[in-house]
Amino acid sequence: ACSSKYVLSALHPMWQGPLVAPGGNRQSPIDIRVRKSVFDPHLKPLTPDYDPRTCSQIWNNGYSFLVEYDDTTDKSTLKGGPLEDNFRLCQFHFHWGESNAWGSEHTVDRRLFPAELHMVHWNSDKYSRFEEAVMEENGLAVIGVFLKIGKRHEGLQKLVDVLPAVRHKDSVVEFTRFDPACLLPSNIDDYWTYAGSLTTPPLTEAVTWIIMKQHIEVSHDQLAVFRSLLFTSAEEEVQKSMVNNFRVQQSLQGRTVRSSFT
Ligand SMILES: COCCCN1C=C(N)c2cc(S(N)(=O)=O)sc2S1(=O)=O
Ligand SMILES: [Zn+2]
Repeated sequence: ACSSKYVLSALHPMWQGPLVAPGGNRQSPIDIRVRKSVFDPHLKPLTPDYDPRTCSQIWNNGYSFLVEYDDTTDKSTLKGGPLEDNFRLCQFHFHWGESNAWGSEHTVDRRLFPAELHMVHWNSDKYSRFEEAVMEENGLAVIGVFLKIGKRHEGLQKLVDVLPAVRHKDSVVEFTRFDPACLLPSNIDDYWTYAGSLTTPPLTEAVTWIIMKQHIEVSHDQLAVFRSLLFTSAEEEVQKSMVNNFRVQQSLQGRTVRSSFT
């Protein structure tokens, strides 16, 4: 699986700082300037093909909660779009704010969303394990989906109901038969894509980002349950609410953001 117990917690000063990885010139997240993005007619439709039976567990790693997938075979894959190779789904997680006014990592013409979903995949054509791919240029592909407050998301509710069981950092529970495709917007043909990095340590510049133009809706109450999670483990005397777990935005440094739509 792709989660690493060694990821620094969101409270670690390193993570919160406006840190740019040493020599980093393709860091994430960024603001997507719509009028500066370049339409690329060669971008293909994205073809996610997920098997809900590969869903294995959910855990609180101290910066978000991760829903992990068994990535030992090519059962849940992502191809197409800007990707040349086959990528395997290993986990998805979210970033959110303490209020609905902010929370997303990426922005669109400076517009903030209350939360952002990241679906993390690694290049199984080029690498044999996630830990290898995460250190390599274009070893990872992450789909980003913006969340807006609106009607209740029925598919998300199964996940929301189990969150109290992973309230504290390092807690984990079995979580099975969840189809991550239910979290994708109806239109996945319209997206922006650019070369970037992980937004949490180790901040490696290994990510082909694919940011969906269409958002999904979740209810106010569903997002409130995200905010009931804690950054801190059960032993710590001071409990800290898991909110504002997003990184500061990074400069584009000459990169081009391509769009799959005009
Ligand atoms: C050796 O293991 C390295 C860490 C593994 N991961 C931990 C993250 N913090 C992380 C953040 C990600 S994000 N916010 O850029 O999508 S993807 C991802 S991850 O690649 O799944
Ligand atoms: Zn993320």
